[in-house]
Amino acid sequence: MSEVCVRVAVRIRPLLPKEVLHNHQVCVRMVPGTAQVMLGSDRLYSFDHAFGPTASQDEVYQSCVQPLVESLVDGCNATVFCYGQTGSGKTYTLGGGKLEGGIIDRVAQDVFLLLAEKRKNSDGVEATVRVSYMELYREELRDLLEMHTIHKELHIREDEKGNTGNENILFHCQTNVTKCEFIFVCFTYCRLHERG
Ligand SMILES: Nc1ncnc2c1ncn2[C@@H]1O[C@H](COP(=O)(O)OP(=O)(O)OP(=O)(O)O)[C@@H](O)[C@H]1O
Repeated sequence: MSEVCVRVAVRIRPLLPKEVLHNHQVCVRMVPGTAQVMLGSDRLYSFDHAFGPTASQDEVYQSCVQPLVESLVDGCNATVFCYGQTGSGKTYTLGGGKLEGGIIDRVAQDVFLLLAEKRKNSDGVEATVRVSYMELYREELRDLLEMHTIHKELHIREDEKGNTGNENILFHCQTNVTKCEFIFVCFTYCRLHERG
């Protein structure tokens, strides 16, 4: 993966059965062999990665996220960020669908695999993995792992160095040699259909 701070991928989801039923039309297409998408008939947009409706969760993970997990356990900071309008596929890509897990499942699996490898290869490496799962919705922050305090208002704080957070980074991993936070990739989603 090249040395850039932010990489942006676009994922175009397939039409849902109900959209097909209502005769919704596809309005954004991949340009074959490129990381570009065509909106309508003449608007071309370029990304670092582009995934079409048939792309698997594995393909998305391996191209965009797996290399970041590898650098995470080597001590780099990284963030994966999903962006898109409602219904465009953010939850599906992060959390997975009925049949296939998404980015979160795969990251969790790989973090432990890589840490086990690290532990095997370097004597005395201890690793602590902390997970938090936050939802920011309409300016309200919720801790999704704290069912009893789900409605409690949480605050985003800034420290003296200007770092923001509460204790609620998506995935926080700490070893005695490295301290790493999670990942930087933006997924931008385009809704696939327009009313005909
Ligand atoms: N790549 C995909 N392949 C198949 N189905 C998908 C894909 N992406 C999304 N879907 C389906 O599309 C619907 C909407 O997706 P999802 O719930 O992930 O959207 P969202 O962006 O998280 O929406 P919201 O912002 O409203 O929570 C779901 O039924 C999901 O299963």
